Amino acid sequence: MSINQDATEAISVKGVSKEYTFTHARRWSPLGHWRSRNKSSQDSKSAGYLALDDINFSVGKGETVGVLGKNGAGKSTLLQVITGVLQPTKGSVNIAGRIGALLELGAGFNPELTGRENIELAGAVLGLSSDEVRRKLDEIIEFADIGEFIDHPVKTYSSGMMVRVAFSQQVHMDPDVLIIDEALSVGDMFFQQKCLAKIKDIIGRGVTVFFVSHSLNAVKSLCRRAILLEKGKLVADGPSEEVCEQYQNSMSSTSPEDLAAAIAQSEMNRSEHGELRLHFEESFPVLPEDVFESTVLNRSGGGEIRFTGFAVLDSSGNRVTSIERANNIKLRLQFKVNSEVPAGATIGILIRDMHGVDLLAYNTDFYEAYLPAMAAGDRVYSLDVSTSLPFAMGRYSFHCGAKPSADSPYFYDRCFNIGVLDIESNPLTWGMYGGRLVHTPNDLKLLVNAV
Ligand SMILES: Nc1ncnc2c1ncn2[C@@H]1O[C@H](COP(=O)(O)OP(=O)(O)OP(=O)(O)O)[C@@H](O)[C@H]1O
Repeated sequence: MSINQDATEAISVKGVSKEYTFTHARRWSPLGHWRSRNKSSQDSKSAGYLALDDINFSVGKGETVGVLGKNGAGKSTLLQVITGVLQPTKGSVNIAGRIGALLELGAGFNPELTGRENIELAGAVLGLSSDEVRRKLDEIIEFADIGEFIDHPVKTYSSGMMVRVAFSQQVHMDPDVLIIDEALSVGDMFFQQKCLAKIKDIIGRGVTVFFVSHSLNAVKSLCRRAILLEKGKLVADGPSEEVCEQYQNSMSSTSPEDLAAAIAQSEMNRSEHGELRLHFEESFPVLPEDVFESTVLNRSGGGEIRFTGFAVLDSSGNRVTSIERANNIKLRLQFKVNSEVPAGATIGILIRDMHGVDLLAYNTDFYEAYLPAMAAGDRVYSLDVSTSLPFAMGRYSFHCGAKPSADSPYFYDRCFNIGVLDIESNPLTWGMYGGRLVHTPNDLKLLVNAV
C-alpha cells in the first residue's frame, strides 16, 4: 500500500488478488484467541485459496462506498488489503491521506494497557503531538462513554466496550479515509445510532468512507455507491440501491430443495390459520401488464406466480401516482399463476423512501392469511391492501414478492420498483422534524376482498 496526499482518488485498487496459503490459514485475534475461518485450514493447505480475484476500482475523495457480499465473499480481506494489514498477492493499492480503520474488534489495542493508554499510543503512532492527543482524548473518552473502565486494561473489556473505544478513537483522529467493517453491529442500539450520526457527520465533512455492512438499510442511507463481491470477484459497482437489489436477488434461492422445504412449511402454516380469498379478473379492471413489465427494474424468482399489475387507488378508486395525503388509499397488486401453486403462499408489498431505505411492509403472513391452492391459467388475481400511509411529503417506491412461505428464501416472483407515489403535502409539521414518518396510525388493516 502506498499513501499519496495529492491524488484526486482517495482509494485506488488495481488488479488486486489475494491468495491465502497454509501459513495464513488462521489469524490471531487481538481478543486473545485464534480466529478460525469458515474455509478450513485443510483447504487452504492443499491448494491455496483465492479470496480476492483481480479486483479493480477506485473511490473518489469524499465518496462513501458500501461493500456488500455473502459470508466469505472476501469483504474483510479486501479491507485488510486496503488498510495494509495484509499484502496482496498481486496488484496494488493507493491511499490518499491518513487512513482510519475499524476492522476486527479492537485490532491494534494492546490488551495489557488501559483504554486511555491505548488511545494515547494510537495518537502517537499516527504522528499527533502530545498536545493534540490530549485535546482529543477528552472527546474520545466522552464519546466512548464507558465510565471508569477507560482506566482499566483493555483485556477486561466486554466486546461492546471495545467497539465503543475503538470507534471513538478512529473517528476522532481526523482521518481522510475511514474504513469500517461491520463494527457497528457489536454495540448496543443506542451506541449504533450515535455511531451512524457520527459517520454522517464525518461524511458531511468530506471524509472518504468505505463501509462493509450486512445492513442494506445502513448502506443505502449512508452510501450513494456500493460494490458487491462474490467469491472474491467484484460483480457489481454502481448506485447503492441497485447493488443492494442485486445482492438481495442473489440471496434468493431458486433451488428445488428450498422450494420443497418452503411448501412443506406453508402447509403447516395453513393448518393453523385462515386462507385469503381473492378476486378474479372479472370483478376488477385489469391493470396493463406491459406497463408493469416496463416499470419493474429488477426481477427474480421461479415464476410459478407472476405479478402483472400494480396501482395505488385513491379513496374514490381512481388510479394515482401523486396524492395530497395518502389517507384511505388502496394498493392493488395483480398476478397470474403460471404453474400450480399449493395453498399457503404469502405476498408482500414493501415501501421505500427515495434513498431506497425500507419504511413499511405489508405481508399477508403478518395477518396470518395465506393464499389458497391455485391452478395454472390466464386468470388474473387481485390483492387489495386498504391503508393510510403515515408518510411526510416525498416520493416513495413500491416493491413486491410472492413466496411459498414467509421465512423461505425461495421466491415465486420478486419485483423491485413496481411503482412510485408522490405525497404532496405533509399533514403534520412537528417543528423542525425532518423524518419521513409523520405519525403511526392505529388502524392499519389488510382487507382482502371476498370472492
Ligand atoms: N487467514 C486466512 N486463511 C485462509 N483463508 C482465509 C483467511 N482469511 C479468510 N480466508 C478465506 O477467504 C475467504 C474470504 O474471507 P473474508 O473474511 O474476506 O470474507 P468476508 O466477505 O469478510 O466474510 P464474512 O462476511 O463472513 O466476514 C473465505 O473463504 C475465508 O474462509
